[in-house]
Amino acid sequence: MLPKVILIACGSFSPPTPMHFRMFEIARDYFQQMGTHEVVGGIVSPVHDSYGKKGLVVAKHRIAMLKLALKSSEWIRMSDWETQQDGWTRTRITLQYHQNYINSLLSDDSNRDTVPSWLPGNLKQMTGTVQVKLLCGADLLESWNVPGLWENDDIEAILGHHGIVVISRSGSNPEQFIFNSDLLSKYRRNIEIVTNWVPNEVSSSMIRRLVSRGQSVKYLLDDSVIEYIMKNSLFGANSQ
Ligand SMILES: Nc1ncnc2c1ncn2[C@@H]1O[C@H](COP(=O)(O)OP(=O)(O)OP(=O)(O)O)[C@@H](O)[C@H]1O
Ligand SMILES: NC(=O)c1ccc[n+]([C@@H]2O[C@H](COP(=O)(O)O)[C@@H](O)[C@H]2O)c1
Repeated sequence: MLPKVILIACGSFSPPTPMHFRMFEIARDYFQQMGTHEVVGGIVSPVHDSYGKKGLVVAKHRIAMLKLALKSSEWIRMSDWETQQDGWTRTRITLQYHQNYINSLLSDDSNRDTVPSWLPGNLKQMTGTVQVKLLCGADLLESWNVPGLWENDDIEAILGHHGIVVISRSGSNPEQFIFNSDLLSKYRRNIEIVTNWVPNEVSSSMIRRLVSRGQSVKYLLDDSVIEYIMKNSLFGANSQ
């Protein structure tokens, strides 16, 4: 039996773009081809409001947009756990929390009936344990050497206890980035670099820019997400 993996993408999702979900499909296909792991679920974890990044709309709206965008996915769920904490949660803690929660449920048959909505639907039939891996674009990996942003202890814990799946992004060179870091090279076996052969550079910031200028974002975002943005006048949209 292959080791079971749940992929978690942590981010702002302000707003969620199709690429945020496409990453999951690319990663699942990769593991299927490699035959090394079975991907049993995917989770997106929007960041807490106090993260305070430019362009971050309140969690209520980000959660609503994620729910709309994820309606068509059978296996990617949204966890609002981070948004419900008292403040911002480091990614290491988010991975740990979700992994511990899932594995404690799997170890006890009696408490599987009231599971949170972010858990994979097939959990009830599952046995054994799962490993939660961080799924991200290459830009997030490269943010690991921004001074003061990530603690080395956290990077070591993420790589040592979980592992990371990095989707290529144009302008990034994750192989080189890993080679340049002693810490990342030490954990090279826990880093999967997946080439996205159909790159798409739609980003939340580009969407925000277009919306704030009153320009169209049709075909870049799910129609239901566009409708939500316009209805709630998010990102400087004029709802008239
Ligand atoms: N076009 C893309 N290709 C690959 N990965 C992506 C892409 N867009 C976002 N991601 C990844 O999605 C995750 C969540 O990112 P985030 O919410 O910060 O999105 P973003 O679109 O990069 O945001 P912003 O433009 O506001 O910085 C990150 O791991 C990021 O690398
Ligand atoms: N030290 C950390 O754990 C750390 C630092 C910076 C960003 N992050 C996370 O990275 C994700 C993406 O952040 P950005 O949207 O700023 O790229 C967010 O979920 C955020 O919480 C974690």
